[in-house]
Amino acid sequence: MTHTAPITDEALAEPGAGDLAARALRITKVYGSGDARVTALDGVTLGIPRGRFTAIMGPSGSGKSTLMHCMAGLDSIDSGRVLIGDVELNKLDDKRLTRLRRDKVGFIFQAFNLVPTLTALENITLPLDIAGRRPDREWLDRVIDTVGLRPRLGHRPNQLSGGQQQRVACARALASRPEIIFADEPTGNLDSRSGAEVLGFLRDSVREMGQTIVMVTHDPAAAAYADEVVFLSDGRITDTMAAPTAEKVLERMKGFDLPGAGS
Ligand SMILES: Nc1ncnc2c1ncn2[C@@H]1O[C@H](COP(=O)(O)OP(=O)(O)OP(=O)(O)O)[C@@H](O)[C@H]1O
Repeated sequence: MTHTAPITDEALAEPGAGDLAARALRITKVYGSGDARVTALDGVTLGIPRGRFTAIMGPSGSGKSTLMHCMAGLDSIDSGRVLIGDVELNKLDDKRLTRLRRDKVGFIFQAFNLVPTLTALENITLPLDIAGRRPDREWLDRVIDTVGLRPRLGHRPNQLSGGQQQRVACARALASRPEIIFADEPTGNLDSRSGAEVLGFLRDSVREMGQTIVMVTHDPAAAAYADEVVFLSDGRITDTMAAPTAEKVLERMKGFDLPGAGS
């Protein structure tokens, strides 16, 4: 069975439930206790199809970042199961989890998180260097050309524009050919032109390189770059949309809090 759209039903629990890069099965996540108790995720079931660009949208506080962090193994869950490929994260000890994140998962955050003393190229290859892996030169060349960074490889982050820095962060995430890339508001710190460049590049890496990307965003225009959008509200998935446009996403968001409010 092959899925090209996010699946949100119980069929996900079945072994071989489609070609999924990651899945969450009835996951819950609670923060705090007593009066401060917040159910950030309330039984979320979601499968991320391989080779697709999936956006996660919802109002501020709906659980988008928590879902992404839990699916990426950056945060623990209180119940349910999370799998990257066929590997169940709950069953891994810290060392194995760290290795899995390093080898199979790429991250792009709103803050670019580049090392200021390293050049663009050194930043791109840093995770591979740390892992003691040799970069695949051909792949690396392709990534560098796709993000258009070749003339800037010797520059340090403070010599690059915000958009260029985020393209370095995208190239860094892609360099190891991870099974899945999680991007949390990747264009949140960029002007609309640089944001469009980065989103176009992320989309190209899915279409042309077969990368799998999950992106959290507030922005309907950003979500329109994705193949599918998953809508979250109060820690639950409320809807999905294929072939999104900014207008359709905005229409669906009406009735939620204002997108962008609170962060
Ligand atoms: N470390 C934490 N401690 C306590 N509560 C938290 C923590 N992290 C998140 N929460 C709460 O969990 C809920 C979901 O937060 P989350 O950051 O996942 O939402 P979000 O949809 O990503 O929001 P935003 O769009 O504003 O970034 C919110 O009510 C938030 O206040």
